[in-house]
Amino acid sequence: MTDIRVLDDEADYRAAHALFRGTLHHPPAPDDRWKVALESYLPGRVLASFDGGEMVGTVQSFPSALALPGGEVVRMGAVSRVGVRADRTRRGVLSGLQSAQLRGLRELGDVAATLRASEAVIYGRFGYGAATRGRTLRLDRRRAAPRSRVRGDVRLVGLEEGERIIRTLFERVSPGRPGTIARWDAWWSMNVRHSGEEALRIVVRSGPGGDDGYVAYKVDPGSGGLLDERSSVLTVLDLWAVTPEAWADLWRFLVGVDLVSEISAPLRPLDEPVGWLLADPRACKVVAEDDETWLRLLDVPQALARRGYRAAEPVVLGVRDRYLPDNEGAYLVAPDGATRTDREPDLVLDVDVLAAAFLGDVPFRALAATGRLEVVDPAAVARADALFAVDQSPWSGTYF
Ligand SMILES: CC(=O)SCCNC(=O)CCNC(=O)[C@H](O)C(C)(C)COP(=O)(O)OP(=O)(O)OC[C@H]1O[C@@H](n2cnc3c(N)ncnc32)[C@H](O)[C@@H]1OP(=O)(O)O
Repeated sequence: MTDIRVLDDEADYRAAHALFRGTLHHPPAPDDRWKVALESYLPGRVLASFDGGEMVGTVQSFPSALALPGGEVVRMGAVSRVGVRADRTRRGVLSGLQSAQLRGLRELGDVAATLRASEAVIYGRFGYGAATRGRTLRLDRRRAAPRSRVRGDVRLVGLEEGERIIRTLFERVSPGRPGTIARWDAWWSMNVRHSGEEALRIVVRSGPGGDDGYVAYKVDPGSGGLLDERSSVLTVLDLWAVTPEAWADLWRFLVGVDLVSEISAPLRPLDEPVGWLLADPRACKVVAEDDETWLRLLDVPQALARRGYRAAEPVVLGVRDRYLPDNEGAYLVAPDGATRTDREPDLVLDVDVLAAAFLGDVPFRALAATGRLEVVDPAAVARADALFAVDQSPWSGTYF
């Protein structure tokens, strides 16, 4: 018989951390890494499942916020470190933990939860839908001559100063575009201050109004060392800009870094126009496109009400939610907002399918064409697409 507990002491947190790492086939963290990871274990946010007194599974979350289309920002639980011991999988341990976590986050007041999925088949059943995607760009650096020179000022900064500057800049840009999220203290600590990346470099760009963009990157010199620039790869880890000018300068800077053969930029927004900066746009290839944010709408009435909609005829959505049945029902969605209604639905969908469309990434017509949507009124599909349309591709840009 398994029971689920909220963990609250360091020994249990460390056991949960080791359990999770074991599910990813990593050894437990050594003491110095654990000291850093401990900051990310927050009271009330770490759950574990016990079987006969032994810990067999764990999930946790971080406090965050999510930008919605229309500009509103809602409370969001960033779910992470999900794992079940290899000798206890496929007997409902994760299902129990998910059920407790989803209810717990909703009770905390979170409107949504998001996560990054190790496998695409795990989370749909719990009501998560793939709601944003990212592209991996690969640039042949020597061929990728920019069409113009860097216009503002671009400077390399040390880690300590850099962290301070980029945190401030990040808070100016995110939450901003739909899908962007707020980062929590331990995210910065684990990904910048104590990233373990000796090669981490931070470059800040400034224009007439001061600092307005940054890029964090690392260069792997490759097997031949830096003198063999054929195999050295620069990886873009984090790049944000307040203005289009700052964004363009940061990319111009990157393609000017010497002794680099290739630039790899994983999980960038779908609408980032890097090729247009280059004299030879073919020097920039899209080499992958992956799901990024898995979104779980915990409070559907609030999520739908706080999202912005475009001008179009209204539509009535019928929502099904096995795990959080309070969300079930019909919602009238119109340009001025969304409310519960007694009207018969035009389209009926599970909450994971609604999540896929919610930030504007997946059109309702794609969901209808693939049978993920029950279409009662065929004309409602185009109306829903018009209402849910967005200007910018939804994107988070924060991996956790
Ligand atoms: C946000 C993140 O942290 S992502 C990282 C997720 N963790 C990992 O990938 C680590 C390795 N994997 C694991 O630890 C486990 O396999 C988990 C956590 C993914 C699943 O835990 P389990 O306890 O086995 O899940 P549980 O038994 O509750 O499964 C529920 C259902 O999902 C299905 N399922 C669960 N995991 C998978 C999977 N990886 N592939 C296919 N189906 C799966 C089960 O078959 C079951 O289906 P059913 O209801 O039709 O019987």
